[in-house]
Amino acid sequence: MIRVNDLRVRLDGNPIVDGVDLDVARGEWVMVIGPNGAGKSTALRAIGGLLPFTGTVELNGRPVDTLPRRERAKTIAMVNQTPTVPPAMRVLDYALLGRTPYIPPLGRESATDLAAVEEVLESLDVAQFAGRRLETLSGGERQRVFLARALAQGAGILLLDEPTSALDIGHQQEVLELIDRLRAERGLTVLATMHDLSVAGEYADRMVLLAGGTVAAAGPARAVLTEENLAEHYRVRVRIIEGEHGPLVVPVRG
Ligand SMILES: Nc1ncnc2c1ncn2[C@@H]1O[C@H](COP(=O)(O)OP(=O)(O)OP(=O)(O)O)[C@@H](O)[C@H]1O
Repeated sequence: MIRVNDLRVRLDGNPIVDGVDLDVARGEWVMVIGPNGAGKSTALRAIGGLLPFTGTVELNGRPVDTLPRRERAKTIAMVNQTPTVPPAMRVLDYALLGRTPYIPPLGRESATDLAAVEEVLESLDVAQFAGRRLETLSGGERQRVFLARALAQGAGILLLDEPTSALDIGHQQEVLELIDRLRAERGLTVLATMHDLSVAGEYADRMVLLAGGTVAAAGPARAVLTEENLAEHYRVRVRIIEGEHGPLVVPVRG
């Protein structure tokens, strides 16, 4: 579903993503990890067609930069770290923006669009905020609404940049389980960045460790989350404990 070859992005003349190869199969969940500034968000934005790049990015066999806007929105949904929100917008209207590619020009949303949005708001535990202005929500409530808009889009590919960074542990698990269920039920393909390495490892089919704009390690969580890799690229001492669904990363003091 996602095929990335020799992806390179320069920002202000600096090479930020510097030759990344990456494949994600239909229904697969790949987690991109790496230290601050490694180029994770930049790579994700390029893959979503939001930044100029060199190399190739194919979504479902078609180059992302040749997909017309509407079609791209039906193929791929993205949640950035800090989405821009139109001022004074209410939660329901914001989530309905996800249905834009299905609404004819000058048309209105249909009952199907409304039902799709209501279902997603419900599943993310934010239906009770439908009439509230987005800026009155807490950080975690807002983050779930951002995700609702992306899920309402009904795209087969989901790009998520730290989707649970503001969530309490209960909502974090709820959201990740929901995405995992959609992946199993609808064959959703997921590419996400995440700083919580243990959680990332639990949900990932495969992981990609980015460092300095290049792939430093890739493969199953056990191969990527090693004491050596984390010492080299995060400059941290950790102990790896075998968990039920993957390795658990425990930082060690001094
Ligand atoms: N417009 C820009 N001009 C120059 N450098 C930029 C620009 N935007 C981002 N960068 C730099 O590119 C690098 C990669 O940024 P990016 O946001 O992709 O990192 P990241 O891996 O997502 O980091 P984090 O974990 O902190 O979110 C950073 O060093 C950042 O300062």
